[in-house]
Amino acid sequence: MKFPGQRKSKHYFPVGARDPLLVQTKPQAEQSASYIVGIDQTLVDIEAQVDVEFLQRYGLSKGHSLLVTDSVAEAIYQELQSRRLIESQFAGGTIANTLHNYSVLSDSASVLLGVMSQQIEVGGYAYRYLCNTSSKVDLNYLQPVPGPIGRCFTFVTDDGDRSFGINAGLMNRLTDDYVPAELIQGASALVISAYLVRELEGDTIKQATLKAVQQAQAAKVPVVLTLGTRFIIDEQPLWWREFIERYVTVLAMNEEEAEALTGFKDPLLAADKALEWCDLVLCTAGATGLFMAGYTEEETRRETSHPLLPGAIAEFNRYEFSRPMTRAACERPCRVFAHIAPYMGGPDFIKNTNGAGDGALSAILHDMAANRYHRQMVPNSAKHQQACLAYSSFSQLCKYANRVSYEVLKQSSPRLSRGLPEREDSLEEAYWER
Ligand SMILES: Nc1ncnc2c1ncn2[C@@H]1O[C@H](COP(=O)(O)OP(=O)(O)O)[C@@H](O)[C@H]1O
Ligand SMILES: Nc1nc2c(ncn2[C@@H]2O[C@H](COP(=O)(O)O)[C@@H](O)[C@H]2O)c(=O)[nH]1
Repeated sequence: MKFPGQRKSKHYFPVGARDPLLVQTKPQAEQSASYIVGIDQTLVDIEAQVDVEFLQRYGLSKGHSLLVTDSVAEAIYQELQSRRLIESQFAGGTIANTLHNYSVLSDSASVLLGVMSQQIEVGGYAYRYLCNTSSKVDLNYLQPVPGPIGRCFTFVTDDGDRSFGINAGLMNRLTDDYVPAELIQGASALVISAYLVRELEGDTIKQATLKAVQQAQAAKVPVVLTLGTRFIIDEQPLWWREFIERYVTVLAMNEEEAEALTGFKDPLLAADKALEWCDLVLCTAGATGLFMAGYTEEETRRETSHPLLPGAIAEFNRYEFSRPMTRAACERPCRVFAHIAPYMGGPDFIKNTNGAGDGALSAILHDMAANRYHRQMVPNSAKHQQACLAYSSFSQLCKYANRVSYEVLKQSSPRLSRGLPEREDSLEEAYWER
């Protein structure tokens, strides 16, 4: 497990197996100490640069993810091929991207639950999927299916925005007998997306996901939900609120999805509202950066030394140096908010924003898993006198998530090909300091 983000002093964090103190206390192998599990629709992103007229012609919606039928998918594919518009075909899926990035960043294991074509051809979609996934993502639990995985037409328009057309194949056929209870129960977190409820007739992934969520809840494993696209939330916002209230610990969304869920356009107010239903919120807001909101213990909350920020909640970042806790773990829960503007104002050139939000979530997951790892390695550390959800403060979580989004934008791929640099050349080290 790598240290989450960067700090000047890596206090307490066990980074080397040779540390003599750690060797004495190390209770179990790293692999079993911390891994995360995610459920996803296995699909390949077929990326192409198109104009808005193209999206309209195929009934797609700019910035969103919609399903397309087999016949529309074929027509799209033919047009893309004949006009030589396909730029890449690469493993995708919002949760699988998040797991991949988590594993790249943390150098630790994650486990993907989903389906995989039982017959694989070299160069085919399933083959590409397997080739483009980090070797630290355990694919041994995938359920074999007698047909294709999904295709995600990823349309990038001139402004760099991405829109998706999903052709499902058999990606929604995961059944609950491929959701092993003991795997979920031992995880640092279970990660799911709202996309998993978007089923067609005969699909089973929603049921399988519900089973996993219930198992996680029973074992007190945090359930992390990312909202995916606003249309799914728009269809039944009340259902989602109830679902989140019942099962979800950490909620990740962008500002549009946040508005669909809460009715608030302002990301800060939306995050505040969402805290009625869950414990920790990540709300990304494109060029405005990202917000986090959550709970901490009033008695031990820590004041920021950064300037206090104006916003819909005055001086909202006052306690951003506190670490997040579940509301239930606090005797006197206090709400905490934090915000960060894009790292260095964003890359000079953004080819496309595909996966920037997933990148931010993978950083939060890394920090959460690192907390559990550290608790298992150094159980009597002062860090664990309180049951915190993450290793770092809200402020540090924002920095790390933001830095990873920047890296996704810079690498122009939702899946990182490498982690963050050990040393930042271009930016003052102050970015990582408290
Ligand atoms: N145009 C942009 N300029 C600078 N940073 C950006 C831009 N778009 C996204 N980002 C960075 O990526 C993060 C996630 O972006 P966002 O577009 O909100 O996610 P999503 O892909 O879920 O819609 C932002 O919090 C920000 O750090
Ligand atoms: N599992 C699903 N993943 C989907 C779907 N539609 C799009 N996507 C994936 O999202 C990422 C980009 O995420 P973002 O951070 O830019 O929102 C991309 O790689 C797609 O594969 C879907 O219906 N199901």
